[in-house]
Amino acid sequence: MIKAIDLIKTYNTTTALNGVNFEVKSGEIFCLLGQNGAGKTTTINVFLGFISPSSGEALINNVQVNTNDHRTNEMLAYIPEVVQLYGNLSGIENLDFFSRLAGFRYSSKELVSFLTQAGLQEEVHSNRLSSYSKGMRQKVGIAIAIAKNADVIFMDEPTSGLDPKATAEFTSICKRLAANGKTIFMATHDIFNAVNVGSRIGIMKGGVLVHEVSTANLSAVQLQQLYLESI
Ligand SMILES: Nc1ncnc2c1ncn2[C@@H]1O[C@H](COP(=O)(O)OP(=O)(O)OP(=O)(O)O)[C@@H](O)[C@H]1O
Repeated sequence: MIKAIDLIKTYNTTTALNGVNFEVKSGEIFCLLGQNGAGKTTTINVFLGFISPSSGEALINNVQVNTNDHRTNEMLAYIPEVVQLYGNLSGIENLDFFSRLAGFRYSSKELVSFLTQAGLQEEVHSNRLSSYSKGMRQKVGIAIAIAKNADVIFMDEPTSGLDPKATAEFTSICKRLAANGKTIFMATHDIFNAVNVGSRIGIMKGGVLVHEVSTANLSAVQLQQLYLESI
């Protein structure tokens, strides 16, 4: 579970976050929409502990995120737009490496299982990362999150640049993770995918969450209209 309480972040004359409040429960996928500069990445960066808010609180499983205390880092995983992995290592070697960094040692069988759960076909597990498509890299990122046993997964523009099939696969993997109790928080510009994958949508403008809607009975056209009216 994650919670933002009156988050404010200012940089000199710029107010990146201007009193952001939300709560995302276990099993939910929250998609955050908003124009460039709306404050989506800043919100994620506060939860990742990369930056401190000027005021307010970010909570993960009721523990306050603090840039000097890494307790909340153990509860989360982060999947950026381009997952940074070692190109000269294979998918399974990357997973093993990043799992060890997080303090976990897994057998080959377990590593294969995590990659398979993330949707990566077994025949490519031993191929070098440099030969992987963007969608395959995302899957290794998800496998790392699964191996880390993260309760909460933050994603920034995860489907940007993915083809429709890779996006559909990514969506079904996210839904499976949420069904297993993970909390997913995703910043995206993809309205169609947000409706498809999200259980709730937030629309941000000028550092404020101006709308929050459930995706139950919401079409992409309705969301697009709401988005255009909001920004
Ligand atoms: N380190 C920084 N110093 C100064 N201003 C910053 C800094 N980081 C972000 N900002 C400003 O804060 C505001 C919010 O930026 P943020 O990156 O969170 O937006 P975003 O919604 O993620 O945009 P995008 O969709 O382009 O990624 C912008 O006006 C941005 O210029």
